[in-house]
Amino acid sequence: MALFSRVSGSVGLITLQNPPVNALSAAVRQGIVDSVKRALSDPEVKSVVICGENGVFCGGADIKEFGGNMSGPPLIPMIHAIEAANKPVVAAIEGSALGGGLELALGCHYRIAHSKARLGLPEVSLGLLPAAGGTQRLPRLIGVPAALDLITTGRHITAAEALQLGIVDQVTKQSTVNAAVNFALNVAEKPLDARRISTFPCPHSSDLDALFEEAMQKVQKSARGAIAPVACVQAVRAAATQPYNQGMEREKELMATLFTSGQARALQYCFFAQRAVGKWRMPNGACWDTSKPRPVHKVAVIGLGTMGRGILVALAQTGLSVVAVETQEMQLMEAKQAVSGMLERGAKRRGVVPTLHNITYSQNIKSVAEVDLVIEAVFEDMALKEKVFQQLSAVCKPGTFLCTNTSALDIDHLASQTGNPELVVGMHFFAPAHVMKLLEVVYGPRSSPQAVATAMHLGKKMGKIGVAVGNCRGFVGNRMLKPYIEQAFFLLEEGGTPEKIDQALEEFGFPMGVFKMSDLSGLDIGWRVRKGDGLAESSAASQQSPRIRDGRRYSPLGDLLCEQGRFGQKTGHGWYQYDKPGSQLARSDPWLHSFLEGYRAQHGLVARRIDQQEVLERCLYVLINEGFRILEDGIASGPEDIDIIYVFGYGWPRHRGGPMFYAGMVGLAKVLERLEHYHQAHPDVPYLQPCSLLRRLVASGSPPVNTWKEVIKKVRSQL
Ligand SMILES: CCCCCCC[C@H](O)CC(=O)SCCNC(=O)CCNC(=O)[C@H](O)C(C)(C)COP(=O)([O-])OP(=O)([O-])OC[C@H]1O[C@@H](n2cnc3c(N)ncnc32)[C@H](O)[C@@H]1OP(=O)([O-])[O-]
Ligand SMILES: NC(=O)c1ccc[n+]([C@@H]2O[C@H](COP(=O)([O-])OP(=O)(O)OC[C@H]3O[C@@H](n4cnc5c(N)ncnc54)[C@H](O)[C@@H]3O)[C@@H](O)[C@H]2O)c1
Repeated sequence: MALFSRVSGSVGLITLQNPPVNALSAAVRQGIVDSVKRALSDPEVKSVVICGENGVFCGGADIKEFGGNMSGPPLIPMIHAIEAANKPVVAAIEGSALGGGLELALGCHYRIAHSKARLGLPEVSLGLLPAAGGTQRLPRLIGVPAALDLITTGRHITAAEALQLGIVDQVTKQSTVNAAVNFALNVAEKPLDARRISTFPCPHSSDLDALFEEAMQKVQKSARGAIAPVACVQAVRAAATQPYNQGMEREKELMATLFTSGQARALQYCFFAQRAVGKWRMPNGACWDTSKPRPVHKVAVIGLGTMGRGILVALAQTGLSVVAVETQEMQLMEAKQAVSGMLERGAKRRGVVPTLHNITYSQNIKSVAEVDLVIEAVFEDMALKEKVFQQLSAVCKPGTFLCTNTSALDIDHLASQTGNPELVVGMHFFAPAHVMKLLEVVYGPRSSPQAVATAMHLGKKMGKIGVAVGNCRGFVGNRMLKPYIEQAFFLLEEGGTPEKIDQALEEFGFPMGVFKMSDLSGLDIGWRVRKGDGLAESSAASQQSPRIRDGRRYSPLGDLLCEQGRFGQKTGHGWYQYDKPGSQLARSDPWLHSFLEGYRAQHGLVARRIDQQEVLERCLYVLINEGFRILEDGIASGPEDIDIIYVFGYGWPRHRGGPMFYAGMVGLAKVLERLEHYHQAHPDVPYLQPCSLLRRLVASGSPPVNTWKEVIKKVRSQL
């Protein structure tokens, strides 16, 4: 709702009330319509201020209403009535003015913002466009290039940037409502004709075609198949080339297409899923709102390789005091230099002072004695990690949380090396750790809820999206990746090429296909794991057929490349060739193609044509199938956890909502049918065998993804 009151004698104050972000629900819109009417008809009221309760102006349209019946007064006429008012209306912006919230403010005649406020039109990240006049008013106010930037990226800007762009008229560090009321008193009698943004001509340069051509190319390149950014450009083009009313028609038309699209559903699902994962729950019932984190002031990072350095940077940037331990002198020197460089560049970008003084470097593990939490990031070697955990348990003060960044190893086994297994959890960051948003917080059977809460809280402080998951080989993300990569290898054996398989996955929306990704992370990593598992023995040494391990189909292709010293980008050759070691531009490699031909001939395999659909179905459905197994095993508590892990850690296109959401969009029955089909064709690939949870969900009518948690709970209890 919205509350009307009269303040300072002649100012009508309209306060939006819909906690926590004053979203424009039907009740709020009705409240605004009624309050505006009242203010305009009250002769005592000379000017109006619109503000939001609890220090937040407005978070935009109520996204929860999008899926259902949208009753109540529509936004566009409501904002139009405010702009057309014959009394000045001032928006008092505190907290956030986002989406419809900023569009409401753009309908006002003046905007005053608090210095800490954030403004933006983030609709594009929900698969929409600013459809309450935002695409038509913003370019008229700040020009086409700046409006295109804000509308197509959806980025939030500070009050200072909004002032510089001309979106707000004044920024205050004091009470925004007081400042707006004083402002409203001063402008009460001023003419309003020059304040109605919809009447402004749209300022633009002469070469509009070139400008929009460039903008379109830019969004198409970065959008990877997302339709909303393209529609945003089209809507702004209408603002620049057509009168306001026609532009509004175009905005409406484009919004109608987006509003009911699968992409908008997927992106809005991601919005809520991102918030849902913060409300974690362990199988024993412990959860986010009953488990309080312990304060962490001082942290240690052990091992300053690729991951340790990124984690160190992310920790130092939060202002925490960090002890960094590395045994190799050379590595320590290099790490110091690299970390200082990263912190300096980061600080320059953000216009702040680098936090170099927060870090103490050491070669001695005893220097971590006083820290509250340790993050271990030494080599992925269980024997080494065991030793490190034993040392940590001996040197750290009582109660220190011991966390490991292992990609796949058993958290419970590491916990058993310490005197207090309840203090041990996984904090699995993704490379580069100071950039990637995802953090898997892995609890073992003995991890305490407080350890989970503390790791989740620290992750949040570091700007990460933490997802709490159970302990199993590879946890959630890497466990699902294994069958995905395995299918890609099988497809190569059957006639595919790295180029064709990657192309199919990139057209689906991944930033890079499976082979480019493997070249980037290093083929030797998987090789080392397969060797550790006794899989990657050279065929001569093996007693088994080179393409079978333990009765299951196995592809030694990755091992054979590694035996040739082809580790990917770092060696200049992998599934592709690169100009030199470390180069990033992947080029097709004739050697690889003749190697594949030779391999197929050696094993009596006849290459066949594999189409894009088969690549997608086999690679993605097998990954999804493993996701269902993870749900069945209780390793992830719901599909949202898996989807957020894939969107923020593995480049799954957000406009497809994550693998589990995508399965729902495709139709669970279809996923099941295709898995059955491929499993029949490849009975020696157990990953293709549909898991029982998927079968049960199909049998129970393929319920929508947001109801799976309940269904899974029942199914799990029956399994
Ligand atoms: C054809 C039809 C025409 C329609 C016209 C459309 C016009 C318009 O252009 C469309 C829009 O405005 S689209 C909208 C454009 N606006 C946006 O995209 C802004 C989206 N919101 C945000 O970016 C952030 O929430 C803020 C930065 C506002 C606050 O961040 P923070 O302080 O970290 O808080 P937090 O943890 O993030 O959220 C707290 C709680 O509020 C909830 N909730 C939040 N916004 C909501 C909303 N709009 N709605 C509902 N709920 C919303 C959130 O789920 C959470 O709920 P929980 O049950 O407690 O978990
Ligand atoms: N690289 C990735 O993409 C990635 C992603 C997520 C998780 N991980 C995991 O993170 C961990 C580290 O991986 P990385 O890629 O950073 O390895 P890395 O080889 O780059 O670095 C490991 C560092 O640990 C140091 N070290 C070894 N023993 C030590 C000890 N006893 N005390 C202090 N330092 C010691 C080494 O000298 C080296 O500098 C592994 O468990 C790995 O599985 C890696």
